[in-house]
Amino acid sequence: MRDTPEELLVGTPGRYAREVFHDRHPTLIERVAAAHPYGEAQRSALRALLDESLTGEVRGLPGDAPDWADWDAWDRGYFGRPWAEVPFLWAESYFYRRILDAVDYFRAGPWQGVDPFAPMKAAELADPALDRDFAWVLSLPSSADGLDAVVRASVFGNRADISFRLQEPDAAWSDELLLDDTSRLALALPGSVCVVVDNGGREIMADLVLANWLLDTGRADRVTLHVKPMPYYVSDATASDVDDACARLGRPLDPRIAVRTHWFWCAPLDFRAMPADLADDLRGHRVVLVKGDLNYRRLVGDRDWDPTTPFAAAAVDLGVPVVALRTCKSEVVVGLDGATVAWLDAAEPRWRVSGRHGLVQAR
Ligand SMILES: O=P(O)(O)OC[C@@]1(O)O[C@H](CO)[C@@H](O)[C@@H]1O
Repeated sequence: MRDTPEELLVGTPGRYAREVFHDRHPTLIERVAAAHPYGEAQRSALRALLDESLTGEVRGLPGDAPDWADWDAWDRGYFGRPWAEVPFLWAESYFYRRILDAVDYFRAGPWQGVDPFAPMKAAELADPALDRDFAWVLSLPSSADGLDAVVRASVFGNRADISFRLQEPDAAWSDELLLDDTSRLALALPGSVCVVVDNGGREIMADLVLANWLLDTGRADRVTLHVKPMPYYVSDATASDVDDACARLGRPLDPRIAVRTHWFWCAPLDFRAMPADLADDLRGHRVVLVKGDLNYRRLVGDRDWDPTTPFAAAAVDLGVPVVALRTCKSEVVVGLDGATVAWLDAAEPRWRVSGRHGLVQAR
């Protein structure tokens, strides 16, 4: 029996989490400050948050925050500690929550309920290249080749996340799957499919193509899309981002597709802490597709895993078949064979974080 490895921390020198905080976040904060005509109060709160997260200690939410009690319960002694010593998963999630605080997202006033990332998401959807990139959707076969195509599009749509592109703006490679369990997805169908959604824009457009294809070919009888309850990780999809993606695709949401959300999706916890009501909801489906890098980190645990650890040993048992569709954009990866890892380590030092490689992993 393998030991569970240590959680990844924000400040470990030479590790990816530190890069995210020190290289990506300054650009992110600049972009958010410029996204709306915020006043000096919001802009200086954003700058203060960045400084705090780079050199200071984790401050709590203001007492009037609607989710103050939630964060108090999720604190494992991190408030008051240097950000550098806090687990990456917790700290990053809290950083996004604090962005909402800095821009007065929950406070009565002109910015209440205004998504700070909306202009960045809108710009992605306005890209005329999307018309060309989604033209293939019109000629999809209903055979297994069709399934391969829609699954791959959903996996590599995950490269498009905006926070990632702040650091890797030119990430455009051929689509390479390190592992492909699409056949196990096919075996789990037909039935109802749940998608734990990640990003809006290009990624959810691809997810909608996948959902529509599953429904149109009779592989699925209903699809549930679980989206974020609030703006998160820049481009993570909320319900309104699903609407926008449907409009961009030119196909209204199929009545067999339900959009749901849950507070847990923005909690700084891995899937071992999933509350019973949400776990019951997921178990009501034949198969659950877990999209994206962050959801992968939450599924297996944001830990310093040996990449040859079997996926089934690391991924939490949700009591329902799970298929993770993800491009590798953080250090966490499991389920690979030793030869592949040795080859990647030698050929491509940043293979775990570059977004080049994709995974379709079933449990
Ligand atoms: O979940 P997503 O959108 O696929 O990726 C989220 C992400 O951009 O954020 C993390 C670092 O900030 C990484 O895990 C990953 O690159």
